[in-house]
Amino acid sequence: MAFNATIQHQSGHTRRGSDSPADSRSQPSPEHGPKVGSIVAIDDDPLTLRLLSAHLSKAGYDHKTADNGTDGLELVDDSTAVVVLDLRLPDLSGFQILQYLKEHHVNVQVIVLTGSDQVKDAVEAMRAGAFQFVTKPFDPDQFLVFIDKAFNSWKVADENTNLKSAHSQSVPVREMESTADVHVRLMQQVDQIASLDSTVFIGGETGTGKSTIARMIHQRSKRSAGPFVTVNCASLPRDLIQSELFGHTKGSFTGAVTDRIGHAEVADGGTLFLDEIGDLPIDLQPKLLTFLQERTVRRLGASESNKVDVRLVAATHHDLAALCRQGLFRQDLYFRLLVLNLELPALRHRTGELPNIANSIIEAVCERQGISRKTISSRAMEMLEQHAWPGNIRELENVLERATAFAKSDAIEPQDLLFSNAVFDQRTLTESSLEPTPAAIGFQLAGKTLEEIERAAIIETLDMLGGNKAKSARTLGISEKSIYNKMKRLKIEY
Ligand SMILES: Nc1ncnc2c1ncn2[C@@H]1O[C@H](COP(=O)(O)OP(=O)(O)OP(=O)(O)O)[C@@H](O)[C@H]1O
Repeated sequence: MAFNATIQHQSGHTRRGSDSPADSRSQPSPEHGPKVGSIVAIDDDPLTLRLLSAHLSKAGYDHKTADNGTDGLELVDDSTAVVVLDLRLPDLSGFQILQYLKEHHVNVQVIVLTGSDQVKDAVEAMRAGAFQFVTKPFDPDQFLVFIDKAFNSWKVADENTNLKSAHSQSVPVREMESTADVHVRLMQQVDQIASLDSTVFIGGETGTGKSTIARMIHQRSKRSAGPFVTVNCASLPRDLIQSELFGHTKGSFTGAVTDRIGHAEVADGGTLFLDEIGDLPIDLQPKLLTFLQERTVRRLGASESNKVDVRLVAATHHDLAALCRQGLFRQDLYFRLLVLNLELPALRHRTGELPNIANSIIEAVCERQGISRKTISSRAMEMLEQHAWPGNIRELENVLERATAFAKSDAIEPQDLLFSNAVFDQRTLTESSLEPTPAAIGFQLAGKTLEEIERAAIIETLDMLGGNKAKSARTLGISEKSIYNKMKRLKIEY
């Protein structure tokens, strides 16, 4: 891979790639005023770069250019809104760059500008997440329209990300109101754990509130002003976990095109929450153990370690002791994690508490949706109490959110409750802990109107297929147009 290629700037001068990107920025023209967010154009054709540069400057866009992929990627940072990308470059392929951008700069919009008019390239680029595919020679006016649209798209995505991160830092967890012994005891334990600074392990079935409790512990601890960083060990690609957790240096592996700080360092001064720790691959477990023992981080490819001040909270729905017995989890790590242990009860075991929890959820949902407070009829509450809740509080929230939205009167009635056959991990349930009840066997057909059954079938299919309408329509044996019509008619918002 050519790392010493040159960067060309809008002025037409050619320089080595190590110059500060800031001094390569064009001045926005007063005619259009400055725009927040910048553009990086990557193309090995000097004429195209000059043309692009001239049009972007005229339209007031802050931009930088590079004549190869490696240097181009170095120019991309948090302020980059749009990347204009050639597919054929001397060092990396445009598709490699596109994939890298989609993984590491998710909000950046990529406009592919290429000499290739191959349909398969266009299809592949759009599939890989390109915003637009444009062939050369390009029409400047139309091109600027695409840039404008891509910019708007980035702005929306960026605002959402900022909102999410601000939210995750500052908005306190809205606690359920419950005076039941089990809840009061749990909150006392949370307070006690929060006052200490040791590693915490939270166990419990899926949806019992492990992530929520982890956040509460952080918010009630002396670290509350610091970051709360979540890493989901089950959803990270296996070969990226180490670099995501501990960071890497440029060139330490294929695709490591820049230095990157890991989540453990981001959490410095705060709490690192390792969710689904039971899914951490066994070969990475010694690295976590070393981190827990030494509280230092060595980025992949680095020769030195950095000290970090982090409190670790870990959680999993797996039985960690059983994983140890099966040789899937290291016992030494297990004991390091279980300094303070909190086991969250399944909803079906929170006897007598369900009405309180349900009412608290309904209140929160109505408040969030800005609608007047709904109640729940005693028959509907009875149905809730009969259900086995394999998906626990999360499943209860889903059922009540849907019921609140579709209840025809001020009170939620049995017909408003739709128990989907929640997708949950069977491993978390033992035979004896889940007694089948009539309501637990999914949606009851008898006694329902055809319209209710149709509605349930559509919602459950959408649930099952992650909301994909085309796939759901095919599964239901109807056209895509019909599913939209039916969703409209049956007031299904998905
Ligand atoms: N004590 C609580 N106060 C308020 N809401 C709660 C509480 N416990 C759980 N919830 C709600 O229940 C839902 C599930 O909680 P959470 O995501 O924390 O569960 P989890 O055990 O981490 O799930 P998973 O194992 O699937 O990651 C969330 O939407 C959360 O709002």
